[in-house]
Amino acid sequence: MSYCFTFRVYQRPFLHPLHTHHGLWKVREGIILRLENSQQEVAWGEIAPLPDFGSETLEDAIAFCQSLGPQISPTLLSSLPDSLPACQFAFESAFHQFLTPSPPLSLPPSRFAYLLPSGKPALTAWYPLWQQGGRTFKWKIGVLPLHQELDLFQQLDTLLPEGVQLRLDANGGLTPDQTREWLKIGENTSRIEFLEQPLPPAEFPTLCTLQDQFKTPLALDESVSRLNDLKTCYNQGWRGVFVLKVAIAGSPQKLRQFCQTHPLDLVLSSVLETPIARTAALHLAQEIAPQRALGFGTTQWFKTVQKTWLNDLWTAS
Ligand SMILES: O=C(O)CCC(=O)c1ccccc1C(=O)O
Ligand SMILES: [Mg+2]
Repeated sequence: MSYCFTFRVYQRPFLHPLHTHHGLWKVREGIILRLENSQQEVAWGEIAPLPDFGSETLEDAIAFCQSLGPQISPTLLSSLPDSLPACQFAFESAFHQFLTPSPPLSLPPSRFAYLLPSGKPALTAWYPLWQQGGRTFKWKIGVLPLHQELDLFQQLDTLLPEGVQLRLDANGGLTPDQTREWLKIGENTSRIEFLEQPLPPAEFPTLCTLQDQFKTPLALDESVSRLNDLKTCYNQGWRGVFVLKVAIAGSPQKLRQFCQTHPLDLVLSSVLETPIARTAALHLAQEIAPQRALGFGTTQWFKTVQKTWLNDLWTAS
């Protein structure tokens, strides 16, 4: 079976830049794939790379798409190297649409964790999201000096209604001592759902030690960006939270299999993709049905797409 293949590169600016320990991020760039079969049925895929997390770069992905001819077949999937995990996700989820009709998505706002702006703007940004039903929020730390962030956390903690939970994501930007400061706060409150990647992946042994010493769970994110890294951490005994960024994790089928056969404490998470990869990822999330809120409360970071955006993208070039 052969499919007509075209692709387009997109740029999508954030409404406000996203400030993390990795730096300031202003524009999401990626690739939309379009497949068409002989019955003129169309399926879409999205490559949304995140090289800071060890995925291929946008340039690698463009080069790969350019290396393919105008006709492709699903046999391509078995030859896609593990060095192109965002491409594996995009092509496999596009081909999958021809095989399996997806059930409608039904995920209420309480199933999502909403990504707050870093620093002080978080103090007001949570409120409209809470009014819409959000009960879990994520706040970046390791961005401002520690004492400022501890102070802002105390203010946020006073403002948030009871039962609302906060995920603190340091993107590997803390020292072990700073991590202990945050974990000490967690000993006396149930506000913190988990502390995400406080230390860089190379400090895995220290993360394991800290996990055993404090009540607040630790979550790995950068450490487990590809499914194989997740398997390695699991086999080395990690039983804390795993944050998995679906769109850069490689083959969705392999992910499905691993999740169904291992009792992971899992959070599926966004890479700030467009509705194409988001829809594919949320279908997978609905199937895997992890207990914890989905890290996909991110649409407020962009203008909503126009109904005609895919058409516009194809006719623009
Ligand atoms: O996981 C979430 O809840 C939101 C997504 C998110 O935080 C994120 C989005 C893009 C790149 C990195 C990260 C991250 O978790 O570090
Ligand atoms: Mg993270």
